[in-house]
Amino acid sequence: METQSPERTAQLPQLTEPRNPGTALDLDWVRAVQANTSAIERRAATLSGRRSVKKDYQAAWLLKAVTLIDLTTLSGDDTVGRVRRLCAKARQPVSPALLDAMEMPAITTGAVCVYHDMIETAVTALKGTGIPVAAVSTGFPAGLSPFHLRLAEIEESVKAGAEEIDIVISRRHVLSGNWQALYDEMKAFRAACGDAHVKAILATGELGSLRNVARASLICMMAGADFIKTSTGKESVNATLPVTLVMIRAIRDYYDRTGYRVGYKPAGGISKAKDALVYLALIKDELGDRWLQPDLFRFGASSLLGDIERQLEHHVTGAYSAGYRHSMG
Ligand SMILES: O=C[C@H](O)COP(=O)(O)O
Repeated sequence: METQSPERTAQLPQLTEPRNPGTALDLDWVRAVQANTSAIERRAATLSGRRSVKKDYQAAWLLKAVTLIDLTTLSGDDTVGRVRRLCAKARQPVSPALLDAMEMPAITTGAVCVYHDMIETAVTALKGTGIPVAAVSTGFPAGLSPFHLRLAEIEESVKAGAEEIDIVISRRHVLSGNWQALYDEMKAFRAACGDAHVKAILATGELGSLRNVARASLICMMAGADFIKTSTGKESVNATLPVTLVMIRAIRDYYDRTGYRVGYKPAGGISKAKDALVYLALIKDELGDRWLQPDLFRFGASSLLGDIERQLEHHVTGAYSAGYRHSMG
């Protein structure tokens, strides 16, 4: 089934959702989690091969995707200048001329995502825009620095102005089935974040199995994560569709049981506009429109915006002769 036009393409005000308070660790629930790998892979294979969004609505969906990007730079050679340019892009991700041609209002990206050292630069550059700064903390990407330093890093990042903290879990807790340790770690990270939103990076490419991905997703939600995120972007395998299916079904299961909505952030290697559309169609299909707002969905991506811009330009130049304005409604 092809996806129709999104409800609105302009960035919506941040919707307020009751915050996930977490639950007690329920090991029976965790042990009952299964993941039928071959069924998941079959379903994922059908998604990437088909058009996910009707051609007439693609530009509108691409603008929607822009509003959901955590525009990211996480490189060892990041500089103040690069982060300032990234923030300028986050404030105006699509040229006003292109937006005018599509009769669309101004939009921004969902957030900017940087290392701790660049938080102050990003906060200053984004002042007054309402665009939050997300910081990767806890010894990103491996998460193997001393535990007290990982907690201190979170606290420093919050103090520096990050409103969102992307933590990395200890993969070894998952690989050894030590669910209590994973739960305790996530709870401590959650507490250290205070009012800042916390995204739990599972590094799914290093978790060994889809069942482990499902269980780790559940534990992090039980421990109070606001978002679960696939990857750091530094693993050899990052966001994939099978992993996405597993994680968003865990989110749905958690919502069905507790009534709390947890957000989802696929990250790493998402650089093509057409792939972004597949993700959005999948989220709409499995979780519904409510999860297509910036408070419940983000793409973690450093180069996706460039391809989306190219596709939008292509749409606008090609569309006028085909009565494009009418098709956008
Ligand atoms: O969290 C975001 C990722 O690190 C971005 O990965 P990417 O550079 O492959 O888009």
